Amino acid sequence: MISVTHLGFPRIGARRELKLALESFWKGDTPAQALHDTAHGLRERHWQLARQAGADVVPCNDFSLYDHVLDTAVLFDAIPAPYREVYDENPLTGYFALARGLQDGRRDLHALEMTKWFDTNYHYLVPQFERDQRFVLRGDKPLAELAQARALGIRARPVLLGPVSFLKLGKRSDGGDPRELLDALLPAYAELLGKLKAAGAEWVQLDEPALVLDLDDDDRDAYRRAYAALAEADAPQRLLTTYFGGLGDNAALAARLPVQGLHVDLVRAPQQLESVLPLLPDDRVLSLGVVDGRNIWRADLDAALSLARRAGDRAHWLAPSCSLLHVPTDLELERKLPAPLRHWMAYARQKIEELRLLADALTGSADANRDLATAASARAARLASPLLRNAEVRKRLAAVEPAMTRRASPYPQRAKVQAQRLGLPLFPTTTIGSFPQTAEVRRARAEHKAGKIDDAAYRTFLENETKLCLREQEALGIDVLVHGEFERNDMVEYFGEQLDGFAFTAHGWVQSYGSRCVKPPVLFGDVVRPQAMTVDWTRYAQAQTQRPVKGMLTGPVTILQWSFVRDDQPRADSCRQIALALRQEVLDLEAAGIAIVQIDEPALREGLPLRRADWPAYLSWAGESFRLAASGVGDATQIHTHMCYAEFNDIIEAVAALDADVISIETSRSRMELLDAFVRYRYPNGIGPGVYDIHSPRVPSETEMRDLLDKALDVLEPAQLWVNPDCGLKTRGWPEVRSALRAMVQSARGLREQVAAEVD
Ligand SMILES: CN1c2c(nc(N)[nH]c2=O)NC[C@@H]1CNc1ccc(C(=O)N[C@@H](CCC(=O)N[C@@H](CCC(=O)N[C@@H](CCC(=O)O)C(=O)O)C(=O)O)C(=O)O)cc1
Ligand SMILES: N[C@@H](CCS)C(=O)O
Ligand SMILES: [Zn+2]
Repeated sequence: MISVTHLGFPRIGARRELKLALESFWKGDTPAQALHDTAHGLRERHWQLARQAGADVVPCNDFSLYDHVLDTAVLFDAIPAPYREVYDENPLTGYFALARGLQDGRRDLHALEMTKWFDTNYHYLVPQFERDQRFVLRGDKPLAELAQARALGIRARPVLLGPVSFLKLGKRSDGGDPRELLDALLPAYAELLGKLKAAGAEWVQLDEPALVLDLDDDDRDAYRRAYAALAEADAPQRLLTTYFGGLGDNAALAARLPVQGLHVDLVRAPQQLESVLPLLPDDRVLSLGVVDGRNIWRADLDAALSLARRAGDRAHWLAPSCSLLHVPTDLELERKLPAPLRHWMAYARQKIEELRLLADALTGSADANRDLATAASARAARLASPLLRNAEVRKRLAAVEPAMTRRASPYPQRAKVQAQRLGLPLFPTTTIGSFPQTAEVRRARAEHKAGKIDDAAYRTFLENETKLCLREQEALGIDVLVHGEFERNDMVEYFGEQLDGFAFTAHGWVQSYGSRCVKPPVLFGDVVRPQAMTVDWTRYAQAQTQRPVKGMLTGPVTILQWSFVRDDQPRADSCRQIALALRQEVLDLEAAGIAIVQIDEPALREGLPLRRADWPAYLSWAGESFRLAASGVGDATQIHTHMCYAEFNDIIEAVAALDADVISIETSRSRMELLDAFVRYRYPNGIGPGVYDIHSPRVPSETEMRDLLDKALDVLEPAQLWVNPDCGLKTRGWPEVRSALRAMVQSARGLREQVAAEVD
């Protein structure tokens, strides 16, 4: 009989309990035990919730205090040398030092590099290996979570990041290939599997999302060797999970690895069932990922049912396509969503209920079949709803001409006009947009939302924050100012709230990294900008200062990528609609006298399809959308863009084709490594390679930033170089921001003086 399971539950808590516990612990307000108690309670609650929703078996070790990739690294003792002492002294302090850096007077440790988890908005910490890395089973987290579940009488399946994906997600400090470490790693995995079996695990889930990527011969060889070695271990039955896409040309490889079960993503790649079924050896069962773990729409249960029927006896589990980490916890909490939308949606808990329904329908339950019909009609109602379409938008989009996606003049010509207009010094200093979203700012917003303070009082509060922020920037000597984004809850949600076609939620929290969460807006219909969204605030800020203030927008690709988007039309069409709305905003900013407009596209890279063959089409519509938003302005208006957490080597042409006058990029955690692509490409426009890591509370020194600037200047023309942090400062506190920016401005001044002296 088919069972219901899932591959991982959101960890943060429906009311972000983990976030609150973490931040309170980091501040020193609560002891470690309080954090462990919250974690313990959340795990139990999530298992119970999934069980009540209808899961027969639930995973364990899907929980993490910060990140599951970091958990895997410390589990196998892949702790880089500088962190060893602190980890040995106190594993929890060591764990958070790896995640967030540590400056305690005695030690000054950077955080590990952080990057995107495949094509999601979740960030993982990049494991850092040595050339002669040794792995031992150091931790017992999977065993402890299994024991916790078993003590509650819950059948749990421990989840481990599979060895090949784990190595492929890491980096070696000598630049070598982490896959060479496989033989050193496998005994530690085998030992753990043995212990899990001894502790009563019937199955273990080995996540190998890398199996949906383009693999080379060495990868394939690594997979064969790894799973052959694990097959030798005295292990529980192994469920190999693949997700975020189809196996494609890796189908035969995955199907024949010596495991007992294979999970396939049948939401992103429903057609792969046909190719996988004939490849499966007789003794292999399938887990069918038939409910979307990446979006919030109710599933197409009829289609899911057909897939399950087609899989026949091979179908052992019904599951979401991937871990539910990427969706919010429980739609029950969403009391204020407009009624039709609420009926159209499903969060983690509801997705498990959908799977239960499917499993029951497969056994012929009459109740289930009736509920199935209700679910199908809710889905059909969404697809047929007039709320989804706006004829005017469609007409305007059809009238877009290619010339609207190109700036009128080439960059060198624009640069001259802009230099004359702006009169900036060499190495202009700026920031990326947001300034600290202090407890006070968030409280004021919460009170305004709750009706405790009126519009006028909220406006006055924000004006004051903005004014103070501008004064701070002036005092620090920054050249191009920002208004600070105090009016924004989030750089995407804020725009979603102002555009028709989007809905926003109250409890749709999804973990982005560590304790940081986002509430992706829900794009359900055609996009219309009923009125200007940022012009008032930007005009207000510009009126407070003689220095240029950048207008600050989130780009179309990023708004698309960080929203839950409609699935009834191609993403490209939705993106163009957003771009058209933003184009109007850019023009309104220009008309209000704003000389610089930054259009952030931090998610451009993350949106890349996982298979290279799909890249050109994506890069074409994504780039075109950005340019549609940006290109309406005259030569004298300077367009900036900003990207963080991205490798640029393989998309540099597409980045260059955006033709932004200035791009700021995250480079400090990789010590300017990410600049290489721009150098190789001879990127001609302005670049601000981030000189300090804003995701860590650590304050960098002037020398450190100067060192990075010198590195940048080794390879860039002086006229190209801008000086800025890696990303926005919203997560930081004012004291650290002041110190860091003071040092940043000093480092730029020092560089200016040196260049001036050299010219003399
Ligand atoms: C740049 N990044 C972003 C990504 N994705 C986005 N959608 N947005 C991004 O900015 N992806 C890549 C990176 C990831 N980085 C971050 C950085 C910081 C955060 C973050 O700080 N998130 C906040 C939540 C932001 C938010 O929506 N805030 C709201 C609600 C605030 C709140 O919690 N209010 C309380 C009441 C407060 C009080 O009474 O004092 C409540 O509602 O209970 C707001 O400001 O209004 C976070 O706290 O995690 C995310 C990603
Ligand atoms: N303007 C945004 C970009 C973040 S990627 C900010 O400064 O927070
Ligand atoms: Zn950023």
